[in-house]
Parts: sequence; structure tokens; C-alpha cells
Amino acid sequence: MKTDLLSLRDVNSCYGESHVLHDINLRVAEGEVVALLGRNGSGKTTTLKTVMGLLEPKSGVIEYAGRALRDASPEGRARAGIQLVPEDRRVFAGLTVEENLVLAAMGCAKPLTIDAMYEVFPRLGERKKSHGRHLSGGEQQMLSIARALIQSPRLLMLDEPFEGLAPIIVRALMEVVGRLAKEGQTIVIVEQNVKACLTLADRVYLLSNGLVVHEGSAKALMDDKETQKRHLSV
Ligand SMILES: Nc1ncnc2c1ncn2[C@@H]1O[C@H](COP(=O)(O)OP(=O)(O)OP(=O)(O)O)[C@@H](O)[C@H]1O
Repeated sequence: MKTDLLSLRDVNSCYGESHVLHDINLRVAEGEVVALLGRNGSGKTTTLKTVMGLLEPKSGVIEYAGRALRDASPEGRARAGIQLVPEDRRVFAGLTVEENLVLAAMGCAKPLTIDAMYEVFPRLGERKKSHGRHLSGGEQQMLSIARALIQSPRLLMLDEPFEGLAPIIVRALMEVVGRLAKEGQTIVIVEQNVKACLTLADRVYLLSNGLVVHEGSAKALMDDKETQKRHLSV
């Protein structure tokens, strides 16, 4: 069995008085693609934010690469190899594609090259002189993922990477994510596009009201229409 790169044990997270995550237990093995699925508001983004250190858990343990994360800041976690590509595609609108990538690589001990990012996303190479604000939604998403990838993450977390994108762009992005997975990249993906997500993932956790209500292989869930209907908007 592969060793866990990430594990959450009995993790509880709150926004002020509002208790959102309830005793979350999950694990991600090195090289695995794990999907978090669930209806709107079930706690998927909150789980990613808790792992990234943007939200401090009220209780529970998060272990990454064999060590409890405890007080590490989001920057510290990024330095340790955790990258979150947020739902809102944070790119600098006033900077070019190339400048966005240069900035992302800064402060990273062993960044990949900008050319390597253009190999992953040839479209970004064609648009390297364009400002963030002039990119299409799909190009912004590519740039957002490239900004994380250039930092050579050990754990890449993608929050709804396909949201609002045309089917042809979704297919192109799925191909890139699939290739990264084949090359051994560990990925946690949150998506509303259940079919895309189950195609890419090895294992799945289903969340409902901040609880893990199902865990299993993506293949098994693909055939389990009953569980999908019960916990997902399909
Ligand atoms: N900053 C916040 N302050 C207070 N409550 C929040 C905040 N962010 C999220 N919540 C609440 O926490 C719960 C879980 O939200 P979360 O965003 O983690 O769900 P999600 O599964 O990612 O859903 P979505 O697909 O809508 O992003 C929801 O009830 C939401 O209203």
C-alpha cells in the first residue's frame, strides 16, 4: 500500500459560530487523485481551505508528508509543497501571462521553468504577452493552474477547475489533469462536474452537510447511481 501524503483525522472547522466540518476523516496517498464531491454548501471548499491553512480547524489532526501541520501558515504550507488553485482563478489582471508566471515562481526554492508551463499549456505560450484581464475564462483557468504547477507542488488541490467553461475547454483541461496524474502528481479535486471528476479520480469522498457520507473508488461510484442520486445533484 502506498503511504499517505495527506490525512485528516476527526477535523472540525467553523466560520465563527457556524460549525461547518464535522469530524472529517480522509486520506490521500502519494500519486493518487482524490475527488471531493457533494452538493453546494456541503463543505468541499472549506475542507481545501482547512488543508491550506486559510482556516484553522477547531479540532482534529491534519498530517502532511508524515508531519502534523498544526500552526503552519498558508505560505509555510505552500513552501512545503501544497498548492491550492482557488475557485475564483486568482490571476493578476494587470500583468501579462509571463509576468504572472514569473511572480508565481518567485520565492519558490525549485520552480519549474516558464517554458515547461508553455509545454503543458501551449495556449499560454501563444498568449504570453496578453494581460490577465484579456484572457478568456479557460485561459485564466490554465494560467491559474500553471501558477500553482510552476511551484512544483507535491500536493495540488483544484477547486472547481471546470466551472463555467465550455465543454471543449473542459476536455482540454481534463486531458492536462489526466496527464499530470499519470506522471504521478498527487491531486485533490473538487468539482460539480461529477462525470469529469469520476473519470479523473482514483477515489472519492462524498460530503453532505459537512460530513463524509461515502468513500470509495471512483469506478464503483460511477456505477452506483443510487448513491449519486442520494448525495449529488445528478
Ligand atoms: N466565509 C464564510 N463564512 C461563513 N460561512 C461560510 C463561509 N464560507 C462558506 N460558508 C458556509 O459553509 C458551508 C460550506 O461551504 P463550502 O463553500 O465549503 O461548500 P462547498 O461544498 O464547497 O459548496 P460550493 O460548491 O457551493 O462551493 C456552507 O453552508 C456555506 O454557506
